[in-house]
Amino acid sequence: MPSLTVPAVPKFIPAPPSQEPLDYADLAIVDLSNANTPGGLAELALQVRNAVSEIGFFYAVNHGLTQAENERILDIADVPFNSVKDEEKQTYLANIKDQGSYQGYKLRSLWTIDADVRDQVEHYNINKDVTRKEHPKAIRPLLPEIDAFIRFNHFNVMHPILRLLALGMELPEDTFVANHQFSVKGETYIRFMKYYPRSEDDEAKTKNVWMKGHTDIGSVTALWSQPVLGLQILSPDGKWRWVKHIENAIIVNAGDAMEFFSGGLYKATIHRVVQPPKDQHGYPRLGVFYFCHPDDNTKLVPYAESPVIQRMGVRRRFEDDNAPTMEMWRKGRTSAYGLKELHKTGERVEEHDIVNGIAAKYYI
Ligand SMILES: O=C(O)CCC(=O)C(=O)O
Ligand SMILES: [Fe+2]
Repeated sequence: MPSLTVPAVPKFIPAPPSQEPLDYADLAIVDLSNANTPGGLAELALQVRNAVSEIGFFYAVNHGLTQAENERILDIADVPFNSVKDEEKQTYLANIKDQGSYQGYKLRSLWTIDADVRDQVEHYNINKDVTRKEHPKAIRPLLPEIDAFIRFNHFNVMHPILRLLALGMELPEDTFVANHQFSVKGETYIRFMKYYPRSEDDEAKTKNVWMKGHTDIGSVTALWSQPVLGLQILSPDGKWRWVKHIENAIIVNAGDAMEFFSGGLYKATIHRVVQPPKDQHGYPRLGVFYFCHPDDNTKLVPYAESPVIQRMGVRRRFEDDNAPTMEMWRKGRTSAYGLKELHKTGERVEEHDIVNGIAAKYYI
């Protein structure tokens, strides 16, 4: 019998939504409840293919998590920050540089954003297998709820989206489900993330950039929409556009692994985080994310048998023989992000770190 009472945690009070007129990205809204019928599935697959091949981002709604469950997860998301002392945090640090893994804490000021300015972002990451690592005391009683939420993201959000992405390539619908198995070792994780307001001086020196333009490393990312704006995507016309908040929606985007699998059909779109608009200055920005990665041993090669890829022509980033596994790609990119020196290679582009001959790019 599941327990009827849940552990008490401090209530997180979200900021009021912004009223400022901003240049918003026009993103498709995908109704996941339509995935339950065969006709609905085929129609959604086309909608998702168009969204991910053109813009790389869309909203998913009607996923099945209630507003009340969503609010509870936000309360839980703040626990690693509001209920764990700095000293205890030190014993649960992620081994980012040496192991290329985010499991555990990433504390503030680890990354260099620009010149002498360090980041003000703190995150706590829990692998899909919540037993992979120990957790701070305050988090332990919450693990059954966190585990249930991870499974919800995996089976009710990611698997349907991975089926839609496979159908969009005219591949058997379980093609990507097969290499994103819950029980296989991989770096899929939930992230609780808190951005703290910064000084005027840091804002000026970084031109208000809180997190540099980047692509995500894995296959698909779910960003649970929250009211404090800041996320922007680089549109095909070269402009940064804001992503609007929609209550209890999920902002979904494809990452590098999906771009590789699809031979360039699906876009790992560049996105960044900037200072929120004026009416939200001073609020912390607390977010919940599910970063879905293919199983560690998956080779990042295109599914060239896809009739869609055959019609379109495949764009390879690596020769198939030289393609990295997900584990290699993740370690190469994670251990370098914000830690290695960047070299300017274009008007807005900086590069570093090479994984099997490919440079990772960051955008300003
Ligand atoms: O905070 C956000 O909205 C996006 C964060 C992000 O892009 C990332 O952690 O990869
Ligand atoms: Fe990202």
